[in-house]
Parts: sequence; structure tokens; C-alpha cells
Amino acid sequence: MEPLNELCLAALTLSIVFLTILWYKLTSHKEEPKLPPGPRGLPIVGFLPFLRTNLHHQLTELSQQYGPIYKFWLGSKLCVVLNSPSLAKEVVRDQDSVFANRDPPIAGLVGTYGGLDIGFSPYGSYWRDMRKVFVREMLSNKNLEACYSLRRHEVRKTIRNVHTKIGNPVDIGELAFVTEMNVVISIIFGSKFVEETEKRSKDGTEFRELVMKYGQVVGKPNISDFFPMLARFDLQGIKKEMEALLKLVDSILDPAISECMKMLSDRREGEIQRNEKKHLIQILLELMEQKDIGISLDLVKIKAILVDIVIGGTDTTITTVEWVMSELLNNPEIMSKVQQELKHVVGMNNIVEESHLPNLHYLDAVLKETLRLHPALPLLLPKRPSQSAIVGGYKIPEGTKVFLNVYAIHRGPQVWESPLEFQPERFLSPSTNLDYAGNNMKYLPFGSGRRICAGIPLAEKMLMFILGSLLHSFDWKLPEGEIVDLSEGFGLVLKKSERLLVIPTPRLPNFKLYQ
Ligand code: HEM
Repeated sequence: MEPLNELCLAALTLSIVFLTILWYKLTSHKEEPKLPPGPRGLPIVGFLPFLRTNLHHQLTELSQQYGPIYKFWLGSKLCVVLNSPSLAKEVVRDQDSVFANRDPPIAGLVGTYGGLDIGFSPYGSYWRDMRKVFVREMLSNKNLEACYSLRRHEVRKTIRNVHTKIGNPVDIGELAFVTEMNVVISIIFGSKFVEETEKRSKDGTEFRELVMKYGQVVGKPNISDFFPMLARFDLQGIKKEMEALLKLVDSILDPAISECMKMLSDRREGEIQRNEKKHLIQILLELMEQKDIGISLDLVKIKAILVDIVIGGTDTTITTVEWVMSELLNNPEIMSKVQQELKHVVGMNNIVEESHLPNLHYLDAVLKETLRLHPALPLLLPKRPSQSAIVGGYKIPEGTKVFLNVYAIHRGPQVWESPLEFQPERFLSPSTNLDYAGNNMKYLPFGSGRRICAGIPLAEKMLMFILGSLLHSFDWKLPEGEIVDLSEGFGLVLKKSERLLVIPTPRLPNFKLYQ
């Protein structure tokens, strides 16, 4: 071949290669997934000025306009909201390891000693170790069984207390709070500590206010989270507010932990070994001393775990008790069915024990239906993908704040029949897998995947035990002329906006059952 022809052939080949690459680039660029659609917002601040206090309501309304997946900007933060079971599956099943990361607000980080707890720590070996300690060492079946007497003691105390208020309005939230908090404190520190706390703050209001405030501050939209360069100014004072709350938390936890450490070191070896029922703090302090188990615990990490139980676990549980009681008062025929079941399973000459709980199927369905309509964390805890991902055909860049809108899924007309009606029966069919394990994407009150709630065994036991006991021991009615208020308040946890005040009357014939 002549050199000129060779040159032409080479040029032609090069041109073809170049054009092919160009064509590929152009067409493949066209196919690259886009960000989801969504409301426009304003320059710089994005959707921030349009945020309403009831975020889950607003995000559910937006899904009706923009579809099951949409985005908006809050300052420089891209947020994506997922509103359907199939999108939930993509995130918590198909790509769970990418979405198991959290996107904690600054207040959440401050309130957990820099994200050292389980709920806000990033997905990785630290979180895995802490969760293992929590689930296997602290809330194991064996441990929960071992501290039944503590739960029973506190629930019986509550029943006695209500019995002194017969005929007068009782604040259900306060009642549930005192019971749950005392249980939690006694399983962590022992019942002696509960007695001391009760002496200090007779009605528990000091604690209750702290827990409520903590939830509110973590849930408040914070400019610092959306404009990181403004974070050091703490314009709304939210960081400062949380630092003050954490000081209060410390003032409760520090002396309690010191006392336990002293008690443990004072005890003789043999006594510790003989004592099978260990308080949670003892388990944690012993793990801290064992250097060879591959988990390095220290006192701050221990406090961070306790914050998850004392603050995270309490607020969710008491709010759920309030919602169950509100729904039952609103649906007297369902209340009557629950009480019939209790009469049949427990008997009118008996009090509720935890051994009865597995047979209270209707009460269980009522609880599940309440958590469907009023999930304690309606947007779960927001996720943040550790790498760029595709969901529903759209691009979700690394670092996006992802809300899984369980509130919208639980109330979706495409997902549930008559979604706004309170119908516990839908949970009675054994063919559905509508439990708390997060396997059925249409029902996720405790989340799903690796970051599913770590406290389900305790939460379920406590909810069923408190509710069963209150509903078996008493009849409940609203004060004259009152109606049940089902409106929702503001905060991380989905609260009732109004307190629920109800009047108890004894239901059991034998006075001794209230002693
Ligand atoms: C009605 C009661 C409760 C409800 C509805 C509830 C719900 C939830 C939800 C929705 C999450 C986030 C899951 C996700 O993002 O996928 C969560 C996380 C968590 N919950 Fe609960 N919870 C309750 C009670 C409790 C209790 C009593 C405890 C402690 C004893 C607890 C400890 C935790 C912890 C440690 C996490 C973080 C898990 C992680 O990030 O790995 N919860 N909870």
C-alpha cells in the first residue's frame, strides 16, 4: 500500500474511533439518571422558608403533587423523600449497606456526645460493635426475662396510683411516662435509684420536661445544618440549647454511674457471681473493664448508649400509649373488644402478667393499627447514602438527606384499604407478615434493614404490659363534654398536640387486685 493510502486509512480509522467515542459519550450522557422532580424553592435558601412545623404532613402532601419520589433543597442540603413501599424496598433491602448511614442534625450530635450512640453513629465498625452490645448483651431475651420483676413492680405501682384517683381525670401521657421511665431506670440502675429519683422529683415532671425538650430540640429545623459555613454562629441557639440539656442529662447519669461503680468495687467477687440479675449499667461497666473482647467502651460511650434508652426509648413508648388510648376512646366498640379479650385471657379475678401477653391477639392488633396511623417516628431517622445511588430510576448523590416517609406509606390509599379508618382486624389475618420486623414494606413503624429500631423487644413488652394492665384494671371515660383530640404536635416524635385526660373506674371485683 502506498504511504498516502496508509495515512488516509489511519486517519479514517482514527476518525471512526473518535466519532464512536463521541457518540457513546453523547448518548450515554443523555441516559444518565437525573435528580428526582420537586418543588423549586428560592435561590440560596431553597425550600427552607416554606417548611411547616408538621413536616410529615407537608412531605405527604408534596408526594401527591410530585409523586412517590421527589427532592427539595434546604439551603445547600439536597433532600429526597421516598413515599412508596417499592422505593422503601430499594433503599432498605436492595441497597441497605449504602443507605445504612445516618444524617444526624447538629443538635443530635451534640446530644449524643458527638454521635457516639447507636442511633446517630455512622454505619461502620463502631456502630456494629455498639449495636451488638445493646442487642446481645443488654436487651437479650435472658436479660429481659431476668428483669421482669422490675417491670411488674413498676406497672403494679402505676395501677395502685391510678386506683387512688378513681373518678378524677388522669393524664395518660404522664402516667405512661412515670411507668416507662421508672422501668427503664430500674433495669439500668436498679430500683433503689428509682426510689431516690422519686424522692427528688415527686411527680417526675423534671425528667419528663427534659425528655420532651430533648426531642423538640433535635427535631427543630436548624439553619446550621443547611448552611454548614454558618454553623459556628449557631444563629438560632439550638446547639447551645442542646448543650444545656446534655448538662442536665449528665447531672442525672454521672452520679448514678459513679454510685454503681463504687458499689461494684465494694462488692465481694463471690457476691457478684451469685447475683444472676445484673442491671444494665453493671453489664456495661463489666464490658468496659474487659479489654480482650474487641470492643472498647468508656464512660462517655456508655452514657451515649443510655441516652438512646432513656430519651429515645421513653418518648416513643409513652406517645404510643397515648395514641392507643385515644383511638380506643374514639372507638368504644373496639375498646370493649379489647376488654372482652382481657376478661377471657386474664380473668376478672386476676391481674395481667407478661405470660398473658402472647395470647392478647386483639390488643396486639390494636397496637399495630395505632402504630400504622400514628408511627412514633413518621419519617424514621433520616438516612444519608455513603455513595451515589440510583433509586426509582433517579440519582441520589452521596450525602443527600433521605427521608423514608412511613407516615405516607401507612396512610397510602394505593397501599391500604380505607387507610384512614381505625381497623385493628387488618392485623389479625395470619397470612400477612405485618409484624415489627420490617419485612413487609407497607408497614414499617420500627424501620427496616440494618438500622431497624434496636429496642423492639423492650418496646413491645412494655407497650403491651402497660396497656393490658390499664385496660384490664379500669374502665376509662372522657370528662363530661370532652371529645378525643387526635391532632398532632411538633417534634421528632409524632406527639398528640393535646394531653389526654381520662377518668378511671375500677373494673375488677376484688379490691386486693389493686394493692
Ligand atoms: C413505640 C416504641 C418505639 C418505636 C415506634 C421506635 C421506632 C424506631 C425507629 C423508627 C427507629 C429508626 C429506624 C430506621 O431508621 O430505620 C428507631 C431506632 C432506634 N431505636 Fe427505637 N422505637 C421505639 C422504642 C425504642 C426503645 C424502647 C428503645 C430502647 C430500649 C429504642 C432504641 C432504638 C435505637 C438504639 C435505635 C437506633 C438503631 C440504629 O440506628 O441502629 N427504641 N426506633
